[in-house]
Amino acid sequence: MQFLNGQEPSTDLTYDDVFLAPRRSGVESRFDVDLATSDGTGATLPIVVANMTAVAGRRMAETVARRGGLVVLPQDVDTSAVAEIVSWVKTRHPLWDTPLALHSDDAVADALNLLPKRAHGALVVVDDEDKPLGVVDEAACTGVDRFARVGEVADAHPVVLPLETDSREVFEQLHKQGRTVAIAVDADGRLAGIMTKKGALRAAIYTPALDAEGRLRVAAAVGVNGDVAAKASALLDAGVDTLVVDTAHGHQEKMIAALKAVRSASPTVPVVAGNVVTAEGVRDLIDAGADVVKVGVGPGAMCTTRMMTGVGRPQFSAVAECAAEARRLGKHVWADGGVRHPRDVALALAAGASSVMVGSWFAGTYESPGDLQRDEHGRAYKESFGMASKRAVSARTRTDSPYDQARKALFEEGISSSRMRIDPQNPGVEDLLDQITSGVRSSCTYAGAHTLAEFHERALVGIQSAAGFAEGRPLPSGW
Ligand SMILES: NC(=O)C1=CN([C@@H]2O[C@H](COP(=O)(O)OP(=O)(O)OC[C@H]3O[C@@H](n4cnc5c(N)ncnc54)[C@H](OP(=O)(O)O)[C@@H]3O)[C@@H](O)[C@H]2O)C=CC1
Ligand SMILES: Nc1nc2c(ncn2[C@@H]2O[C@H](COP(=O)(O)O)[C@@H](O)[C@H]2O)c(=O)[nH]1
Ligand SMILES: [K+]
Repeated sequence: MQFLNGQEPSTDLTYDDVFLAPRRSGVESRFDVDLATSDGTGATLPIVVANMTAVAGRRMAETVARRGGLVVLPQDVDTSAVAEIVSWVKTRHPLWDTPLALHSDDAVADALNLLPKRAHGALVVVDDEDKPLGVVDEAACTGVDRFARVGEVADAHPVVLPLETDSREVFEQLHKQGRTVAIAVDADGRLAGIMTKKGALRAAIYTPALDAEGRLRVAAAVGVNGDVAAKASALLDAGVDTLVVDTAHGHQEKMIAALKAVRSASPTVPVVAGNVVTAEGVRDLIDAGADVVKVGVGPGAMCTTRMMTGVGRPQFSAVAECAAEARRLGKHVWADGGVRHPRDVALALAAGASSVMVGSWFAGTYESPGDLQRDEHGRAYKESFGMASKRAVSARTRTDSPYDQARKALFEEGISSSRMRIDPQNPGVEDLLDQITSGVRSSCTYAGAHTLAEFHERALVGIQSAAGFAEGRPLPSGW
């Protein structure tokens, strides 16, 4: 990465402070850009879903890994629950989505409750042997008595295809038959998957993040307190592919000790550690065994650290400096927090991050764990909260004595409740991934880069005023 016209920034910069200048390019198509990461985590997309309880659960893990990204399960989830989630994710099909199933005599009300759990917008009606009888979507439930049976409203002639069907063929069959979803069945005719027309297209564009056995990958976080080696071993036994050692102040002795403990549990598993914002922090965590250092103190949407403490660093500069140091040592960084637009992802990658962590933005999707709620205007939203908020801290310390709980609750550095709107045009996390990847693919071609390594090498970054940033915003309602 270079600054435009040899500019030398006189202050630390945020994503909003910078822009990318286009360069002469030989990349003919945006589809010629390979977004795979090279940090050893096996992700084919430079997106990591943050280990936040309001964001990362099993549906998120499955959906994002299928498109090539990684999801980090939060440290607050019990190890036994992590083991359950991991084994579930690892039995998901790498191309077909997990279907939601009901029986003919279930009520339409049940269908309406289940539909927002998955972005594919359909439920499969099955018999007692799990063989599909029909498909129900929201339209089929509209204007119908909520106690009607789903068997009465289902489309009884859905598109049913063998699990091995090529995604292009799925797309073409759906197009030909004017349907929105296809159902996959295994060799015994049992329900095995579901795919929308968009899903069929995505299956051809994205490459799932798979482990050596061809199963979807998943990561999990471990804190710096307690028996870190035992927890790390338990997570590895559960099948976790990448460990994230996570604490607010990553550049502390406890983190160094925790990293050593994790390394004693496995010398080879990819280990991510953070958060830090200085080259010195990067060096110390790499010395202690980290393969990837997580960068970002204070940029997160749920984060009040900078207001409470004055500590942190504008994220673009933090990522650029930390990435340069990690690269010098043959390692990597993830840019963590503060991402609100596809451009922020592009800028973090230009600054040298191997992947970009997203939290709150993805809380407002069907796949986040929270229940879908509606505000006073009927708009759908989900609740999000920070992992250092009173709400998260009291959940994390629920087994401590009331006295210890009260002591820990004093150090609140996050928001306990916020509403993340579900964008009706982009309600699923895959819709957001589509936006991000199309933005980043395009950024790469503007820079003349086929890969993320080339993108970082060729990126020409300019510094802009607040007016410069404002000029780039669309004005959908005119001026
Ligand atoms: N990226 C960011 O800007 C931030 C992220 N977070 C996220 O919140 C979650 C909870 O993290 P965390 O609060 O570290 O809790 P943890 O449960 O990971 O514990 C942190 C440990 O570090 C000690 N500690 C010492 N100094 C600090 C400090 N300045 N801030 C926090 N802990 C300190 C704490 O001791 P004691 O409690 O006795 O002081 C405690 O033992 C994590 O997921 C983290 O990533 C939280 C804040 C900032
Ligand atoms: N200071 C705090 N930081 C937090 C808290 N919860 C999460 N985080 C950090 O934010 C990122 C995600 O950022 P986002 O802008 O995409 O939401 C996450 O990975 C953590 O590093 C918190 O309570 N306080
Ligand atoms: K913030």
